[in-house]
Amino acid sequence: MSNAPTILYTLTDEAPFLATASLLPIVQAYAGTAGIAVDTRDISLAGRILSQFPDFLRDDQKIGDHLAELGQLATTPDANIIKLPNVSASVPQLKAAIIELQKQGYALPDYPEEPKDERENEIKARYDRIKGSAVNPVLREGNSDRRAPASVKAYARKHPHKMGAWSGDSVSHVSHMASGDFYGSEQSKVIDKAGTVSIELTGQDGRRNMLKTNIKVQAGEVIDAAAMSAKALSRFVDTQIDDALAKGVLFSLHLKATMMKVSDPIMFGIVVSRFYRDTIAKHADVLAQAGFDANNGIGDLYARLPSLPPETVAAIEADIADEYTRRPGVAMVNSDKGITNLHVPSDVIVDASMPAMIRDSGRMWNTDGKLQDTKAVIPDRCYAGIYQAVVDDCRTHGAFDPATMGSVPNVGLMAQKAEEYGSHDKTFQIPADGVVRVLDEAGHVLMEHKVEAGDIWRMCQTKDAPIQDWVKLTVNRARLSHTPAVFWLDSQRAHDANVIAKVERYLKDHDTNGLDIRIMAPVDAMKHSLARIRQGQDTISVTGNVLRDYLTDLFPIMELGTSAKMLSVVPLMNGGGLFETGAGGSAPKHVQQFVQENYLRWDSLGEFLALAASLEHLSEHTGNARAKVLADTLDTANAKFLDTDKSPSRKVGGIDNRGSHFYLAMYWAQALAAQDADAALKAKFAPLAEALTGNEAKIVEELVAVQGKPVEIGGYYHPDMDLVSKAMRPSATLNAALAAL
Ligand SMILES: NC(=O)C1=CN([C@@H]2O[C@H](COP(=O)(O)OP(=O)(O)OC[C@H]3O[C@@H](n4cnc5c(N)ncnc54)[C@H](OP(=O)(O)O)[C@@H]3O)[C@@H](O)[C@H]2O)C=CC1
Ligand SMILES: O=C(O)CCC(=O)C(=O)O
Ligand SMILES: [Mg+2]
Repeated sequence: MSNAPTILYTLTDEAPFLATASLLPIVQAYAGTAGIAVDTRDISLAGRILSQFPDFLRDDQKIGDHLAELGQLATTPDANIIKLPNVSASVPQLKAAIIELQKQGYALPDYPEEPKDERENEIKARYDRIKGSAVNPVLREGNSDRRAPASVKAYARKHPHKMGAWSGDSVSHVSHMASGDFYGSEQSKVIDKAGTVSIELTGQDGRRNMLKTNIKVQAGEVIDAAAMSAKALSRFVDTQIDDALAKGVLFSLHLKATMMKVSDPIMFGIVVSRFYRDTIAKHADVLAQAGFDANNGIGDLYARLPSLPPETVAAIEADIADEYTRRPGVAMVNSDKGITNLHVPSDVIVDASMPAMIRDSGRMWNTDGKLQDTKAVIPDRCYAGIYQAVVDDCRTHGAFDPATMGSVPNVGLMAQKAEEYGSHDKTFQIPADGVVRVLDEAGHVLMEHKVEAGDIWRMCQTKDAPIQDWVKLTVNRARLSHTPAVFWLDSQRAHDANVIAKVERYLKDHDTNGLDIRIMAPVDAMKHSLARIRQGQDTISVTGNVLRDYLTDLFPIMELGTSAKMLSVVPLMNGGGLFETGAGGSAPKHVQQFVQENYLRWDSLGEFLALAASLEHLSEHTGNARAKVLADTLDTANAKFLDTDKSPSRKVGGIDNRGSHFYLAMYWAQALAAQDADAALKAKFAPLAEALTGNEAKIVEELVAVQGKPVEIGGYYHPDMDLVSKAMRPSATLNAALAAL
């Protein structure tokens, strides 16, 4: 790739996909002046579905497996990938995407919820590979470095976002189990020589059932296993439902059913089954026949009602209404539409949902569309406690002040499917009471758990090389940014204890002279970081994969109002670069607003920051001096963009995503025209800078004029490219100026 330097830009879903239709033509035009190709790869949910079913499609409908291609590339030094957020599909989302594609003429098979034969089993297996967080783990061949660059932090201080005030009387709180959870049952081993392990369930009758064989393990890797008791979880949920009712707070559930695509939908299902237990018990036969699956949320029950006789529907609806009178209020996702926290497992995702609650004074929305104090149920103890620490801190000291607060950047252990986020293929809902054992090749028992039918058991793997890389990255970041770093590791957890031993060993490989690097249990680390943040001090959080995810939404949302403004770099272990944009998701609400009123609120700052880092990496990797000029001038443009506050406003009439792209293009062209490092680029961009600057008012007017009316894009998961491009590029003046470059 060194001869023809290429950046691969991903096509994803929802708001970031729409934004790409406007931003990418600008990026391609500018990068082209340095001889850099910016090619696209489709990793959208629809694209991933189509790529897995070539045997069902016409030749002109087939697309290649771009995700697999990128995954392979990520292991090579030439990788330079800009990765935008994509949908990590729950089953309801997957089914909706399939239906949309079928309507568009793609002869895909239905999703077989209960496969009846081998063929359906095979189809379901293909769809299940697409489900949940199927993209990020494939690309993340490196650890993560997420932070708010200094210019972004300065912007947030100058333009502080609104934070909901906290009252000392708030009764909001986090509830977690006290036993029977993953935390309480975790066991861990460090593998001493490369080989394989297997997972076996021995039933009470002594019969042995292999759950998984031939799991490759490397020397030095940490494996661990833990179980969640279904009975203990049910009892816990019942207690919490009663407690929320007694305390007069909303009941809400916060899981990560997308990333933890096997375990968390089951936990979600148990909570739904307990909350609506009377209705579900009374109509058990009918609901089973209709195919209701509580793991897909109470929304799945409503989706089945049209297939039932009207009198049955009326009876079920009356029973649900009656059951609500005996239950606490449920936190709402959309109170206008009656969508609750328990409707769809992918609507409330803990990394984004808990920070949103904290930003809103510790409250969530009730059925009347008003904010109310809330019980946030996060069943497992591994990470729940950190949120209670934030709640306690806010109740005592009030909301955080974005104008003065410090920052908590993150160095996250993520490479090679580290820890829980790589556990899906080793997670099982246990079919019968017995004992699960992890065995080595010689049949020695490495770990074992007594389990009951319905329990969730999982095994995780964390390779040694990623741990070494993570420690190195930490030392480098602490040194470069002159900032103390804290490893958030809990010596009481078996897995963390093994990682602590490795961290202590590998820190010795580096010069840590003068650096402040500590290891603290997550709750203590949170208290420590919060105390410092209130003093305006920064503290690097060095965490495993889950806390990486949680903290890189939590702190940015408190500090910057959104995780969209984060720089999110993954230095790939084999030398390539993966540049993720922002730290948040694909913002489905933004698409709704766009189709209703042709206004896209998506803030592409994350893409701008990622692009600058990608160009910088390209210049270093290929020696392309012009890429360096493009990167430096983009930095200047980004700073100007922040300084002049050109992010999308929130309402029709102001500039939206498209307007913000225009300003980025203008500032970038101005910086290129002003620089003296490359005369040819200066000459090339001078006329463009002039055209854009001279036509600023006209272009903004053209971009704003289209707002306020519905717009048709021909699909949600698989919109029509031409319609999207037309909608996202409405300024003839801007398009002509770019074409002239
Ligand atoms: N890296 C990835 O690929 C990720 C993908 N996802 C996927 O995204 C979808 C939605 O997940 P959810 O947890 O709701 O997360 P989102 O981040 O999409 O939504 C939460 C909120 O974040 C804000 N937000 C996020 N990005 C931007 C942006 N660039 N500009 C402006 N606002 C932004 C908005 O909040 P507000 O209006 O309050 O500012 C948004 O409503 C799911 O399908 C999930 O699987 C989620 C996380 C990461
Ligand atoms: O891959 C996903 O589903 C979500 C990823 C995510 O939330 C993160 O990495 O911050
Ligand atoms: Mg996240």
